Amino acid sequence: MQEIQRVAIVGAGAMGGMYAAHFAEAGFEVVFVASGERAARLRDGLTVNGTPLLADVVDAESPGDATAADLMIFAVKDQHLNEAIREAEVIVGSQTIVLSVMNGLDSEERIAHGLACTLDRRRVLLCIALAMDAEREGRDIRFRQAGKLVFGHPRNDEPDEVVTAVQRALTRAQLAWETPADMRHELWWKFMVNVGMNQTSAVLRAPYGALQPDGDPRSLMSALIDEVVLVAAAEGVPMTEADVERWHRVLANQPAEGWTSMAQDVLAGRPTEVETFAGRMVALGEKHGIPVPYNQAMLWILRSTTPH
Ligand SMILES: NC(=O)C1=CN([C@@H]2O[C@H](COP(=O)(O)OP(=O)(O)OC[C@H]3O[C@@H](n4cnc5c(N)ncnc54)[C@H](OP(=O)(O)O)[C@@H]3O)[C@@H](O)[C@H]2O)C=CC1
Ligand SMILES: CC(C)(CO)C(=O)C(=O)O
Repeated sequence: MQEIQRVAIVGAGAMGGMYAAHFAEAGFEVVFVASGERAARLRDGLTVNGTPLLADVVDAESPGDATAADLMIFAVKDQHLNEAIREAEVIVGSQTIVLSVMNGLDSEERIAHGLACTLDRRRVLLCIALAMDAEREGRDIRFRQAGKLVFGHPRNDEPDEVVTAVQRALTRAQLAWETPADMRHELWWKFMVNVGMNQTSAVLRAPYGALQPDGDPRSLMSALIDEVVLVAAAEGVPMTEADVERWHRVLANQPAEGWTSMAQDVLAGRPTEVETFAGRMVALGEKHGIPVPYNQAMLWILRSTTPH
């Protein structure tokens, strides 16, 4: 049985920092991968919930003899993924297991394709990260709840060594996890959540609390979610009322004063993942002849009001 000990993370932001702190605290060897000026900045360190985080940094432009990671976690924004895959190459070996905690439908596919020369496809697991409220401001990362990682192969029907190794590592790092049977459904479920929640919070510049009670913000979120339900059905992934209810239960337990990753980007004047959410929805709507006017509006508004 493979034992995970060396954990590499590309993307030392809100999510990457939160996971790095868990693994470091549990005695794993943690290393950040970046390049050039970003790597140099990272060597100055981060704080996570006020505690300094000590992790090695591998500069992908001068990696030296960096040994391969047992587990590689991708935690960049979607628009930085291609660059991150190139950087990760310096620390991925044939036995590395990969998780992407990124939002969107296809980061795993892109990573598996990008690392195909080194890595068997089955070592890139599907993953969604759920119910955390990780935030960052400069070098300071904060979270109130670490949520859960839901991961595995597209069908998790059989016991599997790669999945078991990750389960054991997450348990040791005190991170909650789940390995459900149907991961494709989970990816679409999370996409539905992000299209509704992230985009509404971003255009309204609103924290979770604004979408918890009935009212206009929640109605906008629901209208965006309804469009995903239609498109998902056309893609062969049925989303039911129970799926929507499941999100409502998660949302009810999010800290009212917490912010989605996309709202944080808007407030910080950074580019957003709108192409990953509304952009993808508009493309899928066109493909299936399904009108998605709320997502089209999100695309126009966020493209017009945020840098890209
Ligand atoms: N925050 C949350 O609660 C959640 C976020 N997610 C998803 O997780 C992913 C990461 O989100 P989040 O952590 O919030 O994002 P952040 O913007 O906080 O962090 C992204 C980090 O990636 C770094 N980065 C960008 N390009 C590279 C590169 N080429 N090499 C190395 N590092 C790079 C950035 O560095 P720099 O600042 O120097 O540009 C930044 O530190 C996104 O897909 C998001 O949607 C999913 C669930 C919850
Ligand atoms: C679901 C949510 C809103 C937090 O878990 C998220 O994925 C994000 O902030 O990007």
